[in-house]
Amino acid sequence: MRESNDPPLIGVENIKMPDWAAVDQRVIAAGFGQAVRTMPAAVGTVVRLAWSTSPRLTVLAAVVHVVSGCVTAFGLLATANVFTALLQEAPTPQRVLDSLPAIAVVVTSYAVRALLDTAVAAVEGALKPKLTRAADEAVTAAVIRVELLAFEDADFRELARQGARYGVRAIETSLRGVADLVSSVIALLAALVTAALLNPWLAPVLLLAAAADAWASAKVAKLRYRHFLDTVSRNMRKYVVEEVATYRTLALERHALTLQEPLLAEYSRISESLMREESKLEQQSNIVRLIGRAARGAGTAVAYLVLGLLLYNGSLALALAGTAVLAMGRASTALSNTIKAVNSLYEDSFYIGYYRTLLAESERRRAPVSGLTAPSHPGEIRLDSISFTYPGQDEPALREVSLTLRRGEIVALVGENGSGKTTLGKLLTGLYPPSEGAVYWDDVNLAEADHRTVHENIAVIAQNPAEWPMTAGTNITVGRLGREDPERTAWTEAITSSGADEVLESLPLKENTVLSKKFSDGQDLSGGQWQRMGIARGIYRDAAVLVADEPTAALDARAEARVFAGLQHASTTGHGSRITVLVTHRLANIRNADRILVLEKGVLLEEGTHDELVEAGGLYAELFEIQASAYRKEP
Ligand SMILES: Nc1ncnc2c1ncn2[C@@H]1O[C@H](COP(=O)(O)OP(=O)(O)OP(=O)(O)O)[C@@H](O)[C@H]1O
Repeated sequence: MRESNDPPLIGVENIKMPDWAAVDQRVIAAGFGQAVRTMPAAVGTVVRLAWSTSPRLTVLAAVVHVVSGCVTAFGLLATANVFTALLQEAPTPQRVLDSLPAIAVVVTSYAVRALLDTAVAAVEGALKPKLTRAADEAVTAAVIRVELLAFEDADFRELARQGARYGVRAIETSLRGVADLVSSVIALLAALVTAALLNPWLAPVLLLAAAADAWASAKVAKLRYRHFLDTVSRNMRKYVVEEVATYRTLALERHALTLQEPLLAEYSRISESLMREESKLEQQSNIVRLIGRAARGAGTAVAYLVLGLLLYNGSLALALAGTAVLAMGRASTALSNTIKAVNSLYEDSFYIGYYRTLLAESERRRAPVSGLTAPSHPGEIRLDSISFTYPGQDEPALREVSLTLRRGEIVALVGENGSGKTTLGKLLTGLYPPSEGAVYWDDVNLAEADHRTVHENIAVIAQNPAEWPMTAGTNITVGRLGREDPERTAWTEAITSSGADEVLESLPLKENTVLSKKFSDGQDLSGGQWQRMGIARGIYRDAAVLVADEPTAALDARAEARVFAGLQHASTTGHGSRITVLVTHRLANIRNADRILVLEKGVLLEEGTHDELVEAGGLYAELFEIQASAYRKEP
């Protein structure tokens, strides 16, 4: 049984604040003045984006908002006339009759306002999806086109995550933010102008009363926000516990390790600490609210005092006092709405900033288009003293490797874990550029060729093949879109030599079965079955350069033998003879390879046929002997 002072199961007690939350912290730290100063840039970005998607709707949105605000102001001024008519010195029926035209104007202004509100909603409803789609598409297009190496850079990945997800959402919400800002500022101006028209002294007094109220609501909002950030790491841990307690992928070990109760206890512990924070926040908010109310009370008292003085000394007619009170209420609401809109736009502006940086950074990392085409069927691949260091790493994964691969050859890459085999495969296929040295396909330096023309001619059977959430058939054919196979000869060849035929046969809808548990009728495969699908995909692609990275690690012995025979056959059929590179730890499978390259710590250590390398008595001979001796009879 776990004790209460045992270390937590999920991470350490004080998890580091996630980087994305740093933005929110800056929002909190900023004063209102700073937020106001960033407004033009934030509003400018949203308006420009909206304009680029639909200039017509953008203009329409601006017009309906401004007109709607003006109609409100007009209605408020008309109210003054109603009071004037009602409070004049005349018999009551006469006063009522006299007030009717002004009442009609007020009612009409309300009706027009209602219509304009509907127009605002309609225009916004039409503009928002367009804006979201444009923003979404721009960012997806930008990220999907960057070169592969960018995804090795943690900073870029973080930028892509924040910019794509939060950036697009911020653009969406800031459209509302701009709209709210426009209407609340117009409403505020309307109330102030009305008050100033009644008496110049009323405007500043009215601002004073409204400001106290707005201060209190802004303060409570900030308090809530700070609380949210303070609890963010705990909330994250709660989500993680929720995930590990319910996710299918962990279900087996969860049960086998009898982790249900400890996980539940962890969940309760985190929930309780969150609950305590929640109560503390409520108490703090109540105090701030109380102070806010007192300030508002004081502000309102001053406002009424000034109003009373103005009435007392005859500077303001009694008939206009009602309108003044109404304007006071309106100004208060408008000011607190303005503050809310400014704060929300300020927060959005950070994420929109990320979005813009992501677009610029993706453009910078886009594979250059030089117009130079790589040979579609290279006779040889030459690596000229290449070194490669992963972004952010100190030690190179490959050091000054030079070698030549020739068409028709099957070359095996051998070496211990981490020796650089997979990395070498990525470089000779042009997926990653070398940090030093050059890779040539015939006489074309891949650094100068259009990446697309290189990648069109490679097939990579990955160590952990992608599990495409598509049908079983498409999982194989997706590697060869747009290239016909009318007789299905390539298909038959690919599924038989990989063993995928048996997988397809076992599925309820054969090749039409959807392979993803995300869909209700979807099916999942075993590790070995997925691997067979990956091999079939690689062979079906029928490319001039094939790299198979531990293709049979999860296969049974019979399937493995079949795959190696298949790969050998595929190296001289289909597209014609190709360059085949095999990465494997099972040395018995590569005895027949034309050449074996042995890597150690990123250096090409040995090179030759199986017999030559065994004869040489180096690392390969040692590794082979370890594996072979396991099958020999003990003397
Ligand atoms: N994405 C990466 N980012 C940083 N370093 C990496 C990355 N991938 C591999 N490395 C490092 O580069 C070196 C070579 O890795 P590589 O995957 O090429 O080895 P390998 O020979 O294929 O290993 P294995 O037999 O385990 O598959 C290792 O030191 C590894 O830690």
